[in-house]
Amino acid sequence: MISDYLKNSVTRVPDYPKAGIQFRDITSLVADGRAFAEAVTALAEPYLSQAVDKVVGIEARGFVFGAALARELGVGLALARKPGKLPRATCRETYTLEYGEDALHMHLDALEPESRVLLVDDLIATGGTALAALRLVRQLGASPIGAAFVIALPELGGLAALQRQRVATHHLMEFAGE
Ligand SMILES: O=P(O)(O)OC[C@H]1O[C@H](OP(=O)(O)OP(=O)(O)O)[C@H](O)[C@@H]1O
Ligand SMILES: Nc1ncnc2[nH]cnc12
Repeated sequence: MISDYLKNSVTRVPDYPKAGIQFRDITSLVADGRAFAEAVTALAEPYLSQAVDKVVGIEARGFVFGAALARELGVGLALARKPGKLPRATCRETYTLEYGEDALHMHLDALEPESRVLLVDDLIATGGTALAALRLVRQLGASPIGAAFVIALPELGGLAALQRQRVATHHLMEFAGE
């Protein structure tokens, strides 16, 4: 159970980036040392007793939590990046967002085959991003053992979609569309 302090550290921004979207802004959370520390500790908690070989952080907000979580678990971080950012050969997956379309890439040697991988992002909404990252992990022959998010928007279906893919999920707080 997380504190009200942590939940209240997320800022709601109505109609960003377009009308009708309630944007959940984590910049206020990470700027607050107490809130950030609680979030990273709570994200790591279920994985302290599991074997994890690598954390995969999803650009860009997922890098912030992915890096802290990898450090907390004592493992390395692999980057799932937006197009045009990785300098060597990559695999690629496209996806649809709540407010647009994009693609993710990973270096072909980013993950060891059969390694146990934990996906991390700040937020799951439709799940398009996390599912694309999951497909990348599977393309590279690694085993996704879980997916962790600071925020879930369950009404948008992403958590359920990941669970249908038999990926165990963990999140710290939920928001409805209010
Ligand atoms: O579950 P979904 O509907 O896919 O939405 C969630 C994704 O949307 C946001 O990323 P965004 O693409 O806005 O990029 P950013 O992290 O670079 O700001 C967020 O950080 C997640 O990655
Ligand atoms: N409502 C939302 N707030 C912040 N990031 C998001 N990514 C997708 N939907 C989002």
